[in-house]
Amino acid sequence: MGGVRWSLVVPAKRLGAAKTRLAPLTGGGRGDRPDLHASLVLALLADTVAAARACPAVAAVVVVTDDERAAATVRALGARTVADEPDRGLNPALAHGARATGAAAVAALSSDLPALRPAELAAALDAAAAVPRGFVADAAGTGTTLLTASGVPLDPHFGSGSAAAHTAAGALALTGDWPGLRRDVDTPADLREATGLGLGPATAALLPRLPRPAA
Ligand SMILES: Nc1nc2c(ncn2[C@@H]2O[C@H](COP(=O)(O)OP(=O)(O)OP(=O)(O)O)[C@@H](O)[C@H]2O)c(=O)[nH]1
Ligand SMILES: C=C(OP(=O)(O)O)C(=O)O
Repeated sequence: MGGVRWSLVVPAKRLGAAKTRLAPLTGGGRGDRPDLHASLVLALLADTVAAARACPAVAAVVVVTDDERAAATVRALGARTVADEPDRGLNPALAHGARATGAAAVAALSSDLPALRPAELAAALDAAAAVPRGFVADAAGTGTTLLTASGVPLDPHFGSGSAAAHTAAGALALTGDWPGLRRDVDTPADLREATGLGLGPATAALLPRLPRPAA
């Protein structure tokens, strides 16, 4: 199945509004360090996009965002950006981004994977090429970090319990030894685990600036 090249869609709502469960690390949720909170959310996104861009199976990365700082950062990493439309939440935004790629092989990737390795993503996409629809569950097994569609519409069902929702929608669970791909960072404990796997450079550089270090 090697040889298929994928267009990846990465969602990013406004940095200040995202990742509220990480607020204990930065104070961002209480408003005292909103700059640092946005920087942490942006670092997670930047490391995710950089790893995706470095993956040989990835032809293009499209970030769906209205956040100008996020857009500038991911463009500098070689991603395209599209507007956060139709302004009806995560799944419509992903469907919009997938259509904007114009690609037959398209995948949605979580924006919070700072320990993602290009080789893991390549292996998961290689497995995905064998099925019309596939997904990789997050480390907890209940969420989704990668949803793939080959020759069919993306049909995203991200949100609480999305692994079950994607199975119900006909996607095949893809399994492999992909710890960085599965380690999404929603909580301080998740960031500690990602640190153990090895963070990308943007998140690693930010850790020492956190008032309440995760690691
Ligand atoms: N472009 C876009 N991205 C979204 C939208 N809603 C959520 N996202 C992104 O999808 C991912 C998951 O978002 P959510 O589950 O809403 O929450 P979160 O920001 O991860 O974190 P919490 O606030 O801690 O629940 C994050 O990367 C968000 O930036 C949306 O309407 N548009
Ligand atoms: C949206 C999801 O994840 P999270 O809210 O954990 O980022 C998901 O797993 O479908």
